[in-house]
Amino acid sequence: MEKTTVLECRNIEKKYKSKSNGEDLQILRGVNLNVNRSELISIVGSSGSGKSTLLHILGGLDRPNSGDVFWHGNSIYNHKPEKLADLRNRHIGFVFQFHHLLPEFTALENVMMPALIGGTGHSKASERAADLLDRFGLKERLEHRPTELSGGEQQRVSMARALMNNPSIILADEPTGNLDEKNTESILELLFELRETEGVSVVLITHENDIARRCDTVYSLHHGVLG
Ligand SMILES: Nc1ncnc2c1ncn2[C@@H]1O[C@H](COP(=O)(O)OP(=O)(O)OP(=O)(O)O)[C@@H](O)[C@H]1O
Repeated sequence: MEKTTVLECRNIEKKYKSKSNGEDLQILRGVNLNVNRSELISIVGSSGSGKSTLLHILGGLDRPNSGDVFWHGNSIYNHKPEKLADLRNRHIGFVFQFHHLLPEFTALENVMMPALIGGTGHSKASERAADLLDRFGLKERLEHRPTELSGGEQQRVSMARALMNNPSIILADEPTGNLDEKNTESILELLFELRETEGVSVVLITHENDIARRCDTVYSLHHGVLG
């Protein structure tokens, strides 16, 4: 089958100013990456090597100093901020190690949020959110707030939220970093299943080589370059 490139980055450079002496810290030095439809990619690298920075740039959350990111061939950083926010909300699902659920909302409301922001009506959003939570084994937890959920449950809610708008790609930053083996396995199985059933692409940052090896392609970020 022909490969369709969903997301692509070219010659990404990223520097931060050192907080201590004001000098430039060069984090990414010309990173190139192609993410194809249904592809599972993992990125490994030592702490501080720039993995999260790269993921944020890929997802339109942080602008590179130079280089470009293309969504189906169109440069995302050329978009106006509202169009970029809309692209993120519709097509990209983010999952982080710390789930970033909104504490004052229930599991159901947290999952509904991206659809409501995208203009979906309340009852349709509620129905889909409940379906997703049911699929993730959380049928009995719809009305629980994040503090009333275990770590693994919170992460599954966060996955459901990431999937709410049927994204084409999931960008996951150590999504199993603080989970036990059983919960880690269930999150990974969900990610792998989505690729099979919905052709979703996944870029997964992980510290664990065992997890990385289960992906189609493994990249290592070292001295600002992806190899
Ligand atoms: N806003 C910022 N200002 C200055 N320096 C930053 C900023 N964000 C990140 N950095 C620095 O950039 C480097 C890369 O950070 P990043 O979070 O991308 O690394 P990482 O590979 O994801 O690390 P870890 O595996 O520990 O999560 C780090 O040295 C960090 O201190």
